[in-house]
Amino acid sequence: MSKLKIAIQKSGRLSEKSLELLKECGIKFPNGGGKLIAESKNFPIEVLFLRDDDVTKYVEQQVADIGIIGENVYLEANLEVNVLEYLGFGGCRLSLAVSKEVDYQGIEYFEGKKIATSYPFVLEKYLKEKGVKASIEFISGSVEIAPSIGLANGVCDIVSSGSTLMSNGLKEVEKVLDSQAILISNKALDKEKQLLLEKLLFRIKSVLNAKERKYILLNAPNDKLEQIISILPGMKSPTILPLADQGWSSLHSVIQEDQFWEIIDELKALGAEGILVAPIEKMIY
Ligand SMILES: Nc1ncnc2c1ncn2[C@@H]1O[C@H](COP(=O)(O)OP(=O)(O)OP(=O)(O)O)[C@@H](O)[C@H]1O
Ligand SMILES: O=P(O)(O)OC[C@H]1O[C@H](OP(=O)(O)OP(=O)(O)O)[C@H](O)[C@@H]1O
Ligand SMILES: [Mg+2]
Repeated sequence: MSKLKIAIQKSGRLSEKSLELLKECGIKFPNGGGKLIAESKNFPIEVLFLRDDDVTKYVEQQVADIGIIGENVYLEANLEVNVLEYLGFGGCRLSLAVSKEVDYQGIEYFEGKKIATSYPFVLEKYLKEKGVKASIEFISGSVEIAPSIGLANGVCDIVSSGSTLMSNGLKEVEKVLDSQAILISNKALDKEKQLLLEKLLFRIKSVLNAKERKYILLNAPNDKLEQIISILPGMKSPTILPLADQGWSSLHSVIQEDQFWEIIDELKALGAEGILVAPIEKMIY
């Protein structure tokens, strides 16, 4: 029987979340033991643990069928693979930064300068779009150190909290791109693997849908139900059950997590009481 091979980062920023996603999809693996390949006990899938730089290449060459990788690394690799899903973790940005002493006025600053980066392809494309000619110094890690050791005038690297830049006396001046973890696949999977992938994707989508949403329960006076329903978009329409108290109902629905705080005051003003908001584990449309 056919088996899907998924490449994920062995150890680093994306490792734990990638494995967690597979677990949330109900896919079980035997406990680690430092192995570089693990086979699931309950889904036809094998995990290859790789350096993140190698994931895109191996998916393109069909050493792995699918992979989880930062969009930044995928764009830099510039290889022919399909992007299937944005996974909602590993959020960061690729930015240009210069010494905090620099009186930075705009992208023209970089004209004729040297920029250190692990992302030469993405950076070159960005500078070309901006009409700036700079020389790019490839460096595979610890990029933020480059200006202080006289290697470059600026850097182009991953930023999240900004604390690495700050502790190296740098400031972020331009955002080149936003990134998050993505699921990629080889472009020529056979039919059997395609079917397995569809099964996995269905599970991943159910997990991601659930993460963005909350289950909400509340009690409301019957004469306000219509107004409350109008500000509570559910999956279809909310479930309404009569309470033992005459004139009151219990209402159940699903809302976007980020909408909750916006509508809570409106719900209260309409007389909603006993509002409960609970996480959803899986959500299937
Ligand atoms: N500070 C951060 N916050 C959130 N996501 C990040 C951060 N830094 C990097 N990432 C994302 O996680 C990916 C992996 O980052 P990590 O630092 O673990 O890579 P690495 O050191 O190149 O790992 P490897 O040893 O596998 O080559 C990055 O390509 C990026 O998409
Ligand atoms: O803005 P911040 O929150 O400080 O994050 C940015 C830093 O995080 C990543 O490195 P990481 O810490 O993963 O170490 P690495 O360079 O060894 O991969 C990235 O390469 C930056 O250096
Ligand atoms: Mg790497």
